Amino acid sequence: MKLESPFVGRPPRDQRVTRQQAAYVVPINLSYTLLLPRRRFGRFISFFFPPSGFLAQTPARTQIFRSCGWICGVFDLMAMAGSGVFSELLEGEVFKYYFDGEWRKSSSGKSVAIINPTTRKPHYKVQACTQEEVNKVMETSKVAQKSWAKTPLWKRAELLHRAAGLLKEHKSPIAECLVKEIAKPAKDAVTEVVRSGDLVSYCAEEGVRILGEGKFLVSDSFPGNERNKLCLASKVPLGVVLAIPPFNYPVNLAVSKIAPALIAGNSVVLKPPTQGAVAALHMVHCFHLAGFPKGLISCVTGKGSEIGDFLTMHPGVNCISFTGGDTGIAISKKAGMVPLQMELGGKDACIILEDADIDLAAANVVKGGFSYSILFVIHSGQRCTAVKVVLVMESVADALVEKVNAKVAKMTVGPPEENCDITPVVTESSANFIEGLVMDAKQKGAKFCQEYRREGNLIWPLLVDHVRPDMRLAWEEPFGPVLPVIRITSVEEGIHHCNASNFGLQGCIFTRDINKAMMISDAMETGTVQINSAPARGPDHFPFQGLRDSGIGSQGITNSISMMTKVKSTVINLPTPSYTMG
Ligand SMILES: NC(=O)C1=CN([C@@H]2O[C@H](COP(=O)(O)OP(=O)(O)OC[C@H]3O[C@@H](n4cnc5c(N)ncnc54)[C@H](OP(=O)(O)O)[C@@H]3O)[C@@H](O)[C@H]2O)C=CC1
Ligand SMILES: O=C(O)[C@H](O)COP(=O)(O)O
Repeated sequence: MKLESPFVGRPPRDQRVTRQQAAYVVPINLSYTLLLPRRRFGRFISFFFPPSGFLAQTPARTQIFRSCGWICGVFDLMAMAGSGVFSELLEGEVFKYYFDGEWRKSSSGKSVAIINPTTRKPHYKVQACTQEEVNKVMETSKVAQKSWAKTPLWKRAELLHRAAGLLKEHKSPIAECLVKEIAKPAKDAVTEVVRSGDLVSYCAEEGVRILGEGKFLVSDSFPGNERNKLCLASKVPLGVVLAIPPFNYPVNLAVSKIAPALIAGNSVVLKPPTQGAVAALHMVHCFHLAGFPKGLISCVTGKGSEIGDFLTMHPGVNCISFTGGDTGIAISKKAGMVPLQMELGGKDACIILEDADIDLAAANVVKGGFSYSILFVIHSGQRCTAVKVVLVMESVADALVEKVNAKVAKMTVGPPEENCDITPVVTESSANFIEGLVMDAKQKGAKFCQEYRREGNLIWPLLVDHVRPDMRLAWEEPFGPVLPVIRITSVEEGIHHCNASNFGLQGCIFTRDINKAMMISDAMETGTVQINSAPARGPDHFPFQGLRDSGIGSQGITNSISMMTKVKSTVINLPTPSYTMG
């Protein structure tokens, strides 16, 4: 099967630039190229013009996208990563960390390199913060939180709305970081930032609504009591929230913790993932520009393996909101007596019944497994909610596999700057891990629907059919563009496989029978079940949670706000019972 790669050969005829299109596209690109001195704007140019610069080899839609990005980018020129409004983040080659309302250099004198997954070369550097710096951050956060808790709710919301606006205004430089740090396709990187702005705004509105209400209880509803006790229950902040997001959504999964924490009156210490740290620092700067009080938000950088334990076990922390892999399980064993919100890995099963709409199922298997869709962020299967195992009834398995293969054949594979469907996975060790799963399946006799192909961190999409439970791929999450298919002979077999997994994040069912779907959904032990669609966290206000090794607690805007508060009761004791209208 021929896979379409922008690295080699010409694109298929229908994707080449026609003379007519070129008449518009080429002059637009050229005119902007000539207008701007290439040395000064080199970094900007490289965002829209990736390494190869192969105009004639690029699909027409990509060239048009580039030209649009190019035109928009011209108006956003002063704000590329580490420049314009973001220039104070950078000193020399190293991005600073954020503490007490200022951008600072670490006294360690050390930095951590961020490797571009596409080039596999260092692209950015961030400070390696010290334990003393973490101690100072915690002290300052505690003080800042006290006065923030006394700030009216509407004012907290106003600042969050301002930060949301700034995030959207500066989406290009933040997206640029995502492209370079985690190889997120350029347009999906922009989507992540815009989605994050929307999340922050929604959170401000939801917070005003749900935190503006409490409960009023009377004592005579409980046996043996008269109505002489009136209870006022309200939600109060927890204190300092430690937020640790993963690499795959360094901005969105950071704000999904920061915004609920802030609206609820908490302060925040953010420890961004190393791959994605620079995008997160830029996002934090938008909160800085919005005018949040000094010390309320801090961002400490460094390797999780070096400062992670010190942060999570710090006595100054009152709540930990973590998203990531098994690290979360280790954290939950070490953390003190503080509320934990843990969103961990998934092995989301997709159960396809005989009566399913096979076209719909195939489209969702591709969209869910490889995240190939205009509605979903495309990220080479690097989503906790990706479809990670297909459990299809034997009688429809051939038809499904054929349709999925036809769609896989049309996927583009290459650099994120080109908006390819499949881009490099985040690190070489991730690629090696994925390869290990693939080789194990091969040795044990699984059928590869495509040839296994890898160049550096770039792995071509691979559907692995006839996977059996003795293969690692049946149980482990590749977090990459490799999707196993297990053929089942009964629905019970599918449910059993799903429930036997260590993970219990999401799952999905394809059937035309809603009654059957409901029964299967009830039987599946996962945090969410999607009926006739691939798993997804969004929309961001939906509850999102995992069972077993997939997590503790529930996310989603409303649940996160509640989780980052504690109920406080004030009881008014009357000398004699008093009954309303009595
Ligand atoms: N359920 C969900 O919502 C989601 C789950 N995931 C899961 O996350 C995994 C991939 O993300 P990935 O970023 O690699 O996950 P990791 O668990 O490796 O890292 C997550 C975060 O934890 C930090 N960290 C590492 N070690 C420690 C430590 N000892 N103490 C505290 N923090 C630490 C990392 O920092 P550093 O980068 O510096 O190491 C990073 O910020 C997959 O398993 C995926 O399923 C991903 C997204 C969403
Ligand atoms: O990190 C992840 O994988 C997300 O939490 C899933 O988000 P999505 O379903 O919106 O991509």
